[in-house]
Amino acid sequence: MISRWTTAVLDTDQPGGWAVARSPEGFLFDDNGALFPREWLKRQDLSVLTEHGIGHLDGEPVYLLELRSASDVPGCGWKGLRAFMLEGDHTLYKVLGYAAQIGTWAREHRFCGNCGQAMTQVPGERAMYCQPCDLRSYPRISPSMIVLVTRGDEILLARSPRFVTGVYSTLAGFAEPGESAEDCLIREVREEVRIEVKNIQYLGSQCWPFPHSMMLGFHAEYAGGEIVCQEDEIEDAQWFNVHALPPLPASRSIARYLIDVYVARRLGHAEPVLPG
Ligand SMILES: NC(=O)C1=CN([C@@H]2O[C@H](COP(=O)(O)OP(=O)(O)OC[C@H]3O[C@@H](n4cnc5c(N)ncnc54)[C@H](O)[C@@H]3O)[C@@H](O)[C@H]2O)C=CC1
Ligand SMILES: [Mg+2]
Ligand SMILES: [Zn+2]
Repeated sequence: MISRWTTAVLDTDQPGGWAVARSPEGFLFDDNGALFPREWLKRQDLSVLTEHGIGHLDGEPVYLLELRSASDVPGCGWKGLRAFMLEGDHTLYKVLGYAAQIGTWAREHRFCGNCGQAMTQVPGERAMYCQPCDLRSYPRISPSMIVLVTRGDEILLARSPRFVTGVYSTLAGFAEPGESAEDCLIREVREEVRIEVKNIQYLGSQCWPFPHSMMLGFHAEYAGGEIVCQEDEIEDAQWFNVHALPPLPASRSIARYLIDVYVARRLGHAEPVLPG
């Protein structure tokens, strides 16, 4: 299948194309979605921090206007990335997810972390540049492990205090310097629920632009220990039978995919496909 959306570094001096506008309150949207004719958008009263050429949608160039703050645009509103993820249009979510990561990075790399001088966009490359230091900063991606731990017909799910009421999910955590993916997974499961795992198997990955995680998804089997929840991080964790599962994470998430794959295998059903 040909992808409708491809990323690219486009020259912002070129006119035309589509644009999305992103403020701390989310993306600008109207009844037609979140893509606007770029020249029209630039005529609105927006407080633009930076502009980036981010890719092509159905062959048309797409730009991002990263704004200092949200402002009133007649007939439009502002909506967070999560809401776009939960709605139907997966391609639009991919465009906005990428835009959000570029916007966050550009906003947080306006000044050199080494000398404090203003950085500039490198033409033709997704990089910010400090001339005095000859330092380039690239978009930040944070590798995170996510794992479904199982014990026969039972799966280990946990609740963070940040989750929607009642929802249980797989365990996850960020890689630390010096760790392999497997080291991280073993440490996270140990820290969060004090369980030991074996037979770690990689299943797939997913970009998680909240704000810049790269989720690496695994299955692991229970090897020992009793559940002890990590204070503050884990509100509750339990073994759930595959026939009696609690409310689960959004169907587009890799957490849900890991659960659905295991349940499908256990019950002899067709396996789901991981959304990109
Ligand atoms: N797509 C999915 O299905 C799911 C995605 N996630 C994502 O996985 C990521 C990790 O999950 P958590 O349980 O929150 O992580 P975690 O278990 O490592 O704990 C979060 C803590 O890690 C530290 N931290 C924050 N950002 C970091 C970074 N970039 N690098 C290293 N440490 C950092 C902070 O102290 C924070 O309180 C998050 O982005 C979360 O949104 C989590 C569950 C499901
Ligand atoms: Mg965690
Ligand atoms: Zn510098």
